[in-house]
Amino acid sequence: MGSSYNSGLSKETNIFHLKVWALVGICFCIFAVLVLLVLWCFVARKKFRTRNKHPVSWIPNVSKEIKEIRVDQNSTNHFDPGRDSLSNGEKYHEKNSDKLMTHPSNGKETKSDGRGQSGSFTFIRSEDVAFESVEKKGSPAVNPPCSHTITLPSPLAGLPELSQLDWGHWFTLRDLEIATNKFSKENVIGEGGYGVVYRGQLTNGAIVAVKRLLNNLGQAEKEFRVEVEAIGHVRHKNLVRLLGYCIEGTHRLLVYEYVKNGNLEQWLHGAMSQHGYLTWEGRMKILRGTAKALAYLHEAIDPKVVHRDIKSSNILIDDDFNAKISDFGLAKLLGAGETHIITRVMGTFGYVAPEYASSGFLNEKSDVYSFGVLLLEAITGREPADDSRPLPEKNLVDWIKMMVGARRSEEVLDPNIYNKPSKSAFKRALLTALRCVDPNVEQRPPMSQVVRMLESEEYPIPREGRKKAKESFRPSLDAEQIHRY
Ligand SMILES: Nc1ncnc2c1ncn2[C@@H]1O[C@H](COP(=O)(O)OP(=O)(O)OP(=O)(O)O)[C@@H](O)[C@H]1O
Repeated sequence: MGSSYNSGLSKETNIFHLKVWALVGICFCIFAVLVLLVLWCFVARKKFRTRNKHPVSWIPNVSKEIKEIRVDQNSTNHFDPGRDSLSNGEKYHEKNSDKLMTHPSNGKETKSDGRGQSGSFTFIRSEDVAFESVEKKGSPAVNPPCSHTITLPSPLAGLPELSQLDWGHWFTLRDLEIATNKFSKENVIGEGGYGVVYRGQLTNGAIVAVKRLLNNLGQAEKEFRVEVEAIGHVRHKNLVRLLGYCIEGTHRLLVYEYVKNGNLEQWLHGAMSQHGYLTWEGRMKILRGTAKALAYLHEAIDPKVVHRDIKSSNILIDDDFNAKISDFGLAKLLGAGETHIITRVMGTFGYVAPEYASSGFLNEKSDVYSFGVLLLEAITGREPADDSRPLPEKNLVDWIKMMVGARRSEEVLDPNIYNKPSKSAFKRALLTALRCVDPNVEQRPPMSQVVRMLESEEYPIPREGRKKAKESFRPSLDAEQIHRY
């Protein structure tokens, strides 16, 4: 029996003249390989799912529909709001020889003559960037901003490919715990209404800012989605770049490029003013950058993005004193043909447009108003709403209008600006701000026009040429007042 079984196994078959036992062995091996393959696929799929374990509806639906609107660049006297948008991986660097900040001295501050050393001021000039400095005895010297274009690797280079979204990176909570040393206190950069921002370092060495939204707040979830929708896909040199996010359980985290020179609020009123004061040129550079980013959001993409919370603490500043608008948690998207929406009033006291505050009427002109307040804040160094001041000065916009009406415009300039701007540069900025805070929504200029006004040497139009001037720079009533001074 045993021998007939053995002889059966040793019989030759028609398949390549293989013996039966050899054929059975091969079949078994193929079967085993197939089973292993199926098992491997199963495990790999499961692993991928745990990374993406949330129902699709949880994943913010990045507006793939956000399209860039190309504007004709041939026309003269024209600002193309899409001009400074960046393609993936592109790094912005601007040649600049402005004086951007003044360092405070040890109480003794003398005026710089702008030609190297003067009193306790020193001009630090680097190839591209120079800034006015006053030596502060006993305090560490402030380094001039980097003057060369350094080609840095993309902050996402070298991270696992599996976790790449089509525009950024999907981080695990573990990735971000490692990056921030378990969200240690030492890494806290600051705290906003909906979360804490940490400095972190990714495994590829890139420094990032990680915003951890507070748990269990409907608004935090909303803010998370909106932020991803609004800026996940867009790139502009004056918008903070969102690198990716993390969704795990109730955790919601956003990962941004790290912008290391503080924010405009800190430079104007807070911690950064120990390092020095922004010069007029520094302020105008920051405001022009902010205006360009807003023009891009309002006029170069569809649907347009209304930020809704333009204020100095949301304007981050990089090494070269470029503005980067941040904090899109309250943003609204407006589709083509949508002239406005009526929505719940959010934003920050002092910056909110009157029609929006009173009736929830919102469109991009609300951002224009907030930008006007921001510009006034930069010109005067005053906060938009300051309860510590006497009644007529508490509200910045009202105070400015009152001062302009009384022909006392020159008195509104921030006394911390040592090198006074030229009269025309000052007028240009003040007039632009007044047009932006016009109580009549229709009278406020679009942001691309604001950019032109801030950049144009011919604005405001001199008295003689005003009658002949074309329509494009028609000042509102408030603005007319300042022509008189
Ligand atoms: N990408 C970033 N790089 C560096 N610092 C950042 C970055 N994003 C935010 N910060 C800083 O983190 C702090 C908190 O920012 P966040 O936007 O959460 O709140 P806020 O704007 O100060 O307040 P709120 O939004 O509640 O009005 C601020 O000091 C801000 O300058």
